[in-house]
Amino acid sequence: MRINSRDYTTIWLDSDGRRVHVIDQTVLPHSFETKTLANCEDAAAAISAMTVRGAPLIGVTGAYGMALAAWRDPSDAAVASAYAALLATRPTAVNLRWALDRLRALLLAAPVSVRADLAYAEAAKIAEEDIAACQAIGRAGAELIHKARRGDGPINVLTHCNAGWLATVDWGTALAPIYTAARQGAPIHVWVDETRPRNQGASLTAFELLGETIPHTVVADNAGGHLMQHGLVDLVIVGSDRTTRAGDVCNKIGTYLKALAAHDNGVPFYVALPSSTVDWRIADGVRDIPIEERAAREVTHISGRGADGATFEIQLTPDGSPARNFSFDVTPSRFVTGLITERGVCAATEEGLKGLFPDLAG
Ligand SMILES: CSC[C@@H](O)[C@@H](O)C(=O)COP(=O)(O)O
Repeated sequence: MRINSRDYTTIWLDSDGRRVHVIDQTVLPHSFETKTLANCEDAAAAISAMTVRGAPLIGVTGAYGMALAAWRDPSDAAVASAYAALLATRPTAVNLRWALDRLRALLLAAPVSVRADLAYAEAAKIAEEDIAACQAIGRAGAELIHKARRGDGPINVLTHCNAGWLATVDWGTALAPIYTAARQGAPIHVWVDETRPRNQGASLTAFELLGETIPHTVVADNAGGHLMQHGLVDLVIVGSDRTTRAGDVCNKIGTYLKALAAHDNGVPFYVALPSSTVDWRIADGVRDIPIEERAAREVTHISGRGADGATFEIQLTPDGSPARNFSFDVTPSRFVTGLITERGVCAATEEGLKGLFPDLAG
């Protein structure tokens, strides 16, 4: 998508065909910087530190991490070591395991001499598939937005965290329908949850929507229920880090609370996701999806830009007050109106997902 009138994707290959460049999302929105990944360790560090984040982008970065590893050492042992190091970076987004499994199977079945080229080609294929899937999600979801129109006023969509193009290779998942419908002429306004503690909404979704000139308003996470009670939300669209075959949806912490408020107020609650985010192995998301717990400092401290333009961190909590930082939660399928996928919209049920993906459901 566009930054300062220039088209970007979040990750791209250097002209040398080996090193990988990514947008450093830890310094957005106040600074635009890129980072170069020159080896598997760089890719793992970029995922762990959230230089890159968002389930599909984590998967693509993991795939390129396997390619960077094979470039240096294509042996079976090195492939296994890279797989383990990358898988250990973040536990919740299933796209990471999905991509690593795909690369590992391909590489171990190939002669060592061709593994590096094969890995880079497969990582590029996964990236292209992600772009196409997100564009298809945009088309399918745009129809829902058009249908939500009531009179001449704006269609108010609430979204949580950042499930835009910065969370994928391009277009995004939850924001793809917004970009697509807006380009089709729909009058959209987006309520942007700030999304504590990492503030992906306030820093990344707002940045994206500004870049695409989509009207939006940043609100505290706790405002969503109030907005819905007062008829100010026509539908909710969020992303997912892992959706079970039964339609339970794991997404950024706070998503579950938005779903409860939407359910209580009769507001449609949609989840946009590519099939690479479905974990066909499990049904019960609350029981079986691993929830990442990150450093408490992300809760006790916050960073921002000062009046002098410099970015700095401040402490919010008193010295000595403990904190815990749960990064995701699970919304049971009963609170999900529908899943917006690259093959269309389905119910958040095993039957719904099997109907769209009989080839993947097993
Ligand atoms: C298309 S991205 C969907 C999800 O990955 C997104 O909503 C989310 O939870 C991102 O969490 P993050 O911790 O920033 O990786």
